[in-house]
Amino acid sequence: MMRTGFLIREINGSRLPSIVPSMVQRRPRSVEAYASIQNDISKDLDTKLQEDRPTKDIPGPRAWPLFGNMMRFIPHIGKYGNVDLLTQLRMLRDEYGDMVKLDGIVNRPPCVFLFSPELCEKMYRVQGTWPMRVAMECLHHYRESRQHIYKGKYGIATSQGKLWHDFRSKVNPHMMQPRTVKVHVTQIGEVTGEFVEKMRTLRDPKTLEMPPNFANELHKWALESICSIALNCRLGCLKPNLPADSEPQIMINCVHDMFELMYRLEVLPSLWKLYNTRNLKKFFHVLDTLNGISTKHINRAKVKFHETKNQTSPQESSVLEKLLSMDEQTAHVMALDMLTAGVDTTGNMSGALLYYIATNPEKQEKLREEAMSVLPDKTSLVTPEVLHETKYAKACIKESLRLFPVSIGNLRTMQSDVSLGGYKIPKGYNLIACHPLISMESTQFPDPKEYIPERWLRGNTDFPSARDAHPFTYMPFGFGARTCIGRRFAEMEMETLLLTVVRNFRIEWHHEPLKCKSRFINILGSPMQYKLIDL
Ligand code: HEM
Repeated sequence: MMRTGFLIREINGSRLPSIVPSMVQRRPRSVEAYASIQNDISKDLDTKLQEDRPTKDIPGPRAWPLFGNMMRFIPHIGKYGNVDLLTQLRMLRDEYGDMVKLDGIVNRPPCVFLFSPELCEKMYRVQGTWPMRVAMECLHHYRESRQHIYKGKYGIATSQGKLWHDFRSKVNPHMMQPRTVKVHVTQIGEVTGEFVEKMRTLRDPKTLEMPPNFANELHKWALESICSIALNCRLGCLKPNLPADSEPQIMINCVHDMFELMYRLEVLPSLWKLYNTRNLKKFFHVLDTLNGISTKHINRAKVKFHETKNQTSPQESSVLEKLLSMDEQTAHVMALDMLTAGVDTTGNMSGALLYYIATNPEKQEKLREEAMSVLPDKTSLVTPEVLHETKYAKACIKESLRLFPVSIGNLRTMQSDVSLGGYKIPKGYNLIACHPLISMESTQFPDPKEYIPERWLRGNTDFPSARDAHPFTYMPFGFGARTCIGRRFAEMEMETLLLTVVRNFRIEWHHEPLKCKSRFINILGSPMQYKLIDL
């Protein structure tokens, strides 16, 4: 049982579910292991399908002839037109219940939103041998039309089936194992030390507040960090007064634009599959620019690798170097993906994390006590040994990702007809496990709006424990074989930043509560003007 608990935590950062099906109570170490578990699971589903009701019976807004459900989402006209994605989901759940079907949106396959942890758990059980997530078709379209870059290897974010499996199997050992992350801690400690020095200088001398565009500085830190992990090179993002037309700033802008355009192409109704729309053209331009700059740095790193091949120990190599020894094209595409996926995610989530620390002074003091115990001086660097000790910091990150998650849900595309919630869900349907909403249910997390890191601590008796929530409630990095591959790097970066900041400053917030802008991913919707008081 202990070992199984470890398995589930390993995959999700969650705890062992007592109701986890017996098939899942094995310890899958590889993509293949997940595949065999999924095979077992699907066998007993076939019999159920015959008894299930058709999808037309699933509650949800009924599609009108001709217009489908499009009108309901058009701004100023439709009921859901003027609210953000998260609010749309809340409205659908309140109106229709735990399982809501939405079809009749041009360009999108029908989808079913799941608002209970039990249904989410079932979704992961029927996700198939190699889970499919068809959620970024415009990005895949771009990749297929840029054969000179991708050469038939499109990366794990948008590939499906065997292509995804072959790629993921190669990169998993170099990105998911704790020991591969450990070797990058000192590097990130250094980048973060520099960033915190920079934070000191960015303050308004009178108010001691950060400038309104501080979120951009967080993105620079995130890009600098992921680049040092991926390529073992520094981009210079932290230099003072980085010009607006500098390469790092252009990369950051391109990543923002990419997510914004994916929102317009994938989430809002769009005709890009029918013709080359203005947004699709912009999208291609943005990605060409981003890939152009990234490729330049990747190629430089490759040259360095070939020149110094035998001088770096395999443990100390960058992710690119480790993958280059195996397969050059996989290495190139994974590096491109890291420089894209590791900026807005970690940057925005770190901004929210510092906000929760700033607005919860008691928790901050507790965290500082922990930081002081492992970092004797303000300039002490975070090391793997430090991160071994810092349980409260980890709890702070978990709680922050509960309140401010990166995505509105985890999507799985069904690869065969499946039985779920008493309905027969046909092949090709998208199911979306809406964990962010479920994580805000008081039945799962009492006082759900409160920032209570103690929920995540073992042995805590003073606060409601996360152990009492259903284990499929909270999945900020997804679940199973298709879980976030950058998770360990992201957590390590965020923890390093958190500890270094509270070791140096008392951090305060004197503004309106933080707003969340729910687009393709959730992003910070307020100027991040923390007040930083030197300790
Ligand atoms: C706080 C930061 C981050 C959060 C909360 C986050 C969250 C997620 C989530 C929810 C998924 C979908 C998982 C699923 O469908 O089960 C995902 C996938 C992915 N993430 Fe992250 N992510 C973060 C940072 C990163 C970073 C730093 C990288 C790059 C190193 C990265 C690369 C990816 C990739 C490539 C996938 C697709 C994996 C696949 O389909 O096999 N992420 N992430």
